[in-house]
Amino acid sequence: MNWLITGGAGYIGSHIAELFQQEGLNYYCYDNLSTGDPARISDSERLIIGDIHDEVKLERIINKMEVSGVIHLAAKKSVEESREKPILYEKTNFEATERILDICSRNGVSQFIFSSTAAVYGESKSGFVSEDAELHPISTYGVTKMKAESVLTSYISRGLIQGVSLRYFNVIGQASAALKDNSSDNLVPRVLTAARQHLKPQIYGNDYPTSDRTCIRDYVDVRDIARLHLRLCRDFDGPKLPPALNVGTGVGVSVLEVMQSIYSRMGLSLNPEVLPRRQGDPATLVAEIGKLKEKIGFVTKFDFESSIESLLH
Ligand SMILES: O=c1ccn([C@@H]2O[C@H](COP(=O)(O)OP(=O)(O)O[C@H]3O[C@H](CO)[C@H](O)[C@H](O)[C@H]3O)[C@@H](O)[C@H]2O)c(=O)[nH]1
Repeated sequence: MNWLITGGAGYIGSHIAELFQQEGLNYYCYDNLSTGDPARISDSERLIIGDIHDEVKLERIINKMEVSGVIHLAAKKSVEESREKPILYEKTNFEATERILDICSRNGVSQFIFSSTAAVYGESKSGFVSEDAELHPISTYGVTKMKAESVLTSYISRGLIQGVSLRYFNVIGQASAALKDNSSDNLVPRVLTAARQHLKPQIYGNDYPTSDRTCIRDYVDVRDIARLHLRLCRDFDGPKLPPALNVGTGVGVSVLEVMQSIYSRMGLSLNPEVLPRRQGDPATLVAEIGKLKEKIGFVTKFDFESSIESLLH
């Protein structure tokens, strides 16, 4: 069975590709290298440079490589940028996914794993969300992912494909420095950069209704994300899969705690700058992980501190 990983040269995609390489699964990475890095792919013959908007090329590759499963990761992922560039997010995250599903269903792809996000939930009462919670995304990013999920669910319910939407919470950690997250979109890489450059890390709002007044998130290790994909792809059991699954640890960590962990491990004193709230940020977003355990038998191996530790080698 051949898997195509869109966004395979990205931070998450390359961790999946590297684990597939080690475990002997057949895969190809399809990436336009806009943010992906070819150096992350150890077997360069497995990298195909192409854009998810290029339907003709994508269809040709799916047929040529006899792809029967797609892991669709290629996307735009910044809450902040999605507010400034809503059309780009709509086209990349929603419209392209819709077209890829059409191509897949017409060309013998039977299995589809979609990278969705906890941002589909938006603000919830307790901050702990299960897959059955209503979806009220409060960012354009979350809206575009929710719409893409719903197209996949409709393909699944019409029997056109088997698949699942994986709602990642906040992905951190690394298997090696070669696979590190190069983006400057998210909290952990931003705090690491600030610490290394002896700058003040920035807190977006310290007036949230949480224990230390900063936002709480569920930080899940990218190595666990890769293990989950390996499990799903080795033993793909479409009928057993729910339409969506939370991929988190079930443990909440605040923005301030993230900063304290990084600064204390680096032997630096923390003196953050407090900025106003960023639009589109729920106060607390932590995964209920019962379904992941019950349906897939999957438990995460890496806790928050070991993920942070992996970033400092
Ligand atoms: O310099 C920074 C950067 C972020 N934050 C805060 O840190 C928290 C986490 O922000 P991130 O941008 O790292 O992550 P998000 O929770 O906004 O979103 C991330 O997690 C989502 C799931 O929850 C998706 O996976 C998404 O792709 C990914 O960007 C937020 O409260 C944000 O306001 C800061 O205080 N300072």
